[in-house]
Amino acid sequence: MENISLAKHKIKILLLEGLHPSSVETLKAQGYNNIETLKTSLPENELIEKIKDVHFIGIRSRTDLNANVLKHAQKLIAVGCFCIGTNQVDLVAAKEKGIAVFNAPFSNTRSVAELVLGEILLLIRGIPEKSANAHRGVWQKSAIGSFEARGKTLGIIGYGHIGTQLGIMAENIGMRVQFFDIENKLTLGNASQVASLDKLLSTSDVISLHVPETASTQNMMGEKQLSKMKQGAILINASRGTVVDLNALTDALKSKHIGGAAIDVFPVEPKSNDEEFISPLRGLDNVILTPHVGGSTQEAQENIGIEVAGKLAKYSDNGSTLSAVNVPEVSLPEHTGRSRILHIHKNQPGVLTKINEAFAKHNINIAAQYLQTDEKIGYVVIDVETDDSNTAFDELKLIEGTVKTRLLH
Ligand SMILES: NC(=O)C1=CN([C@@H]2O[C@H](COP(=O)(O)OP(=O)(O)OC[C@H]3O[C@@H](n4cnc5c(N)ncnc54)[C@H](O)[C@@H]3O)[C@@H](O)[C@H]2O)C=CC1
Ligand SMILES: O=C(O)C(=O)COP(=O)(O)O
Repeated sequence: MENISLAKHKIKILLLEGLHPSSVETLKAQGYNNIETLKTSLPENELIEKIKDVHFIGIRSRTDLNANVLKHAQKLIAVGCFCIGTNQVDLVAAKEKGIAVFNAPFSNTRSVAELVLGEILLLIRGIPEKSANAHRGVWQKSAIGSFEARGKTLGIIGYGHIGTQLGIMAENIGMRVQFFDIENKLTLGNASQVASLDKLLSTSDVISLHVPETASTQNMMGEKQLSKMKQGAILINASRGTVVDLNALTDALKSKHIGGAAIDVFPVEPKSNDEEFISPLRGLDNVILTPHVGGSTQEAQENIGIEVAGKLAKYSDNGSTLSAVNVPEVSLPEHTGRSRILHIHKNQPGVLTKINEAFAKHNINIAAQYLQTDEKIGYVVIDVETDDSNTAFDELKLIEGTVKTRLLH
């Protein structure tokens, strides 16, 4: 555990996976200059070495921040996922160490929806196959198996930020939109929610997956589910690689039960652009294979850089955990003229009493106090006069159940 009060230039920030320069610019504008950037993710052993003395880390979807790596992250204050998915981080292990995790829940959603819309239009015409043939010198001019998207039914699995945008765009080109979601959702446009996955599968011409990686979405499209899709239907997955059984999909494509597919995410993805991409889908003509680029547009990456770097800087500067995904959310005002102590503790009886006793013992006046808890941890933020702050900080560090404390001036 580290209990810290640090000058900004001592705060070490490591940014991996080629984040957009807007991330560094945003941090520098807030006074953070001790920043190392790398173009790729790191293998576990190198990540462990690097993370030991880092206070903030920025990653995308390829960096595996598992419990073993986090065990070595003795100084880590927060993780910024410069993407939507946070499945690459062990959120529970991070929480238990008092490490806040932030992401960018919206910034690349439009980019994913646009890519999927384009793929629908191409696949429904059999264009990837015709293009592959043309590259081989084969002139496949034919309307057989080629359709308009207008009037066809799009089935969206996971009607969240991406699924809803895709639905609206698809309606604009005349598609009928239906969706399956485990939650009851507000339907946009003329979309309709169907009660079961099976119903969606058996009544859609195109199926597109937009669910997060969770236990319930693991292999949710396996042999059985694929067999329930309409003959010749199209499958698109730009969510997570663990959601579709690719061997089963390969069989379904080879038997022509599935007419085409677009796959952007894979169970195992190369860690860098220098590694070979291995997949059973390679060589199948009516399959669009993309290297996890659903959210990789200039617009999305620039906005994500600003958004997540801003959240890290804010958490560092004033303790605000607004929109953190694994610790209680506290939105905090400035603490101008005073010092602020941040105290993350195990949610066990007696911690707050002990904090109040410690302050009373030294006659320390609490100018403002904010508290949020969840079932595992509590996050208390206390503003005090700067003259009292070191004493208060020293006392809080000693309280049983303390996970992490920081002092901000
Ligand atoms: N290919 C890429 O580059 C990108 C991929 N993604 C992936 O897309 C996923 C979805 O993104 P958003 O739409 O922003 O997420 P979101 O959280 O807004 O929506 C996800 C929806 O899936 C639903 N859901 C969860 N489990 C389900 C299940 N078992 N069956 C049916 N519905 C279920 C949720 O209720 C929610 O409505 C992300 O979690 C991420 O993994 C996101 C951005 C870029
Ligand atoms: O936002 C997400 O969840 C994505 O999948 C995009 O990941 P990336 O930033 O391209 O590694």
